[in-house]
Amino acid sequence: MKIDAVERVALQPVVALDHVQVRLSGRTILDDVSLTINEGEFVAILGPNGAGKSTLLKLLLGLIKPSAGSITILGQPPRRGNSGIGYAPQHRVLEAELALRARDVVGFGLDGHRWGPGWPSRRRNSLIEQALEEVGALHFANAPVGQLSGGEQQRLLIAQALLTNPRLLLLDEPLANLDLTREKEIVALVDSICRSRQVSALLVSHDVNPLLQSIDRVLYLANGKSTIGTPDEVINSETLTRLYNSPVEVVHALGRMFVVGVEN
Ligand SMILES: Nc1ncnc2c1ncn2[C@@H]1O[C@H](COP(=O)(O)OP(=O)(O)OP(=O)(O)O)[C@@H](O)[C@H]1O
Repeated sequence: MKIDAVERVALQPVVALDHVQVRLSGRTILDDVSLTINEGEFVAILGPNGAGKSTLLKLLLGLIKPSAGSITILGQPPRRGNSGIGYAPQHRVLEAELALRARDVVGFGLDGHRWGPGWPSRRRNSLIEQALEEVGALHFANAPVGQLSGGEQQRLLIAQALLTNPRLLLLDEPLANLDLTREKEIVALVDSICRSRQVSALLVSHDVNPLLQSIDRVLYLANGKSTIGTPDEVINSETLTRLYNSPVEVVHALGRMFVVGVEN
């Protein structure tokens, strides 16, 4: 959801990273990353393979610790099982013979929180029903998940992430393996969730183009470094050449942006 600059200043950050460094197995993956994400913001996380996009999500989920710097999420340090965060992990297409129903998969979003398994309750069922409706999945709620399309399975993962009424959504490559129409549908869904719930979303993607009409800002990671701003501020030849520390050309064609000169 687009928020104007004046509103943004007045809002409390949902995420704040201050000079964060991550080292794994002796390698620096993220180096001196500072940023804030505001309430209701829709931000794309871009960067080449291995740039640290998933690592950043793991930091926010409290699964790994920074080697330097500090992180605040919703006013607190990161911690595992934070119900203020809804997480949709990178997902592979499920096996066709998987017998679980779509609504059962969504219900996993409550496991580990207050309404874990073994708590079959009206409240639990109604939360699942609401989430299915919000992502447009009610009509396939009883279908075996393995028989659903990639886009339908992605809707279920988003529904699962919404169950605890989070303030922050972390979506790891929800557009992977989707055709252009399905990409647009998922982006429109996330945009509408940000708007209607005032929830912030960080969405990892390899391509900014399906997101251009909806995102507020882009966080671009490369070489352990980061830069954040509007798509035009970040995805231009000068900024990306500085970030990659090697020549990069951004080409505009047919209303799309293409980054040339690096592996993306
Ligand atoms: N536990 C670990 N120990 C050592 N290195 C790791 C560990 N986890 C990740 N890495 C390395 O950190 C780097 C960043 O990985 P990450 O998965 O965050 O990248 P990414 O930007 O999400 O990549 P992709 O687009 O390919 O999914 C990679 O080089 C990866 O090999």
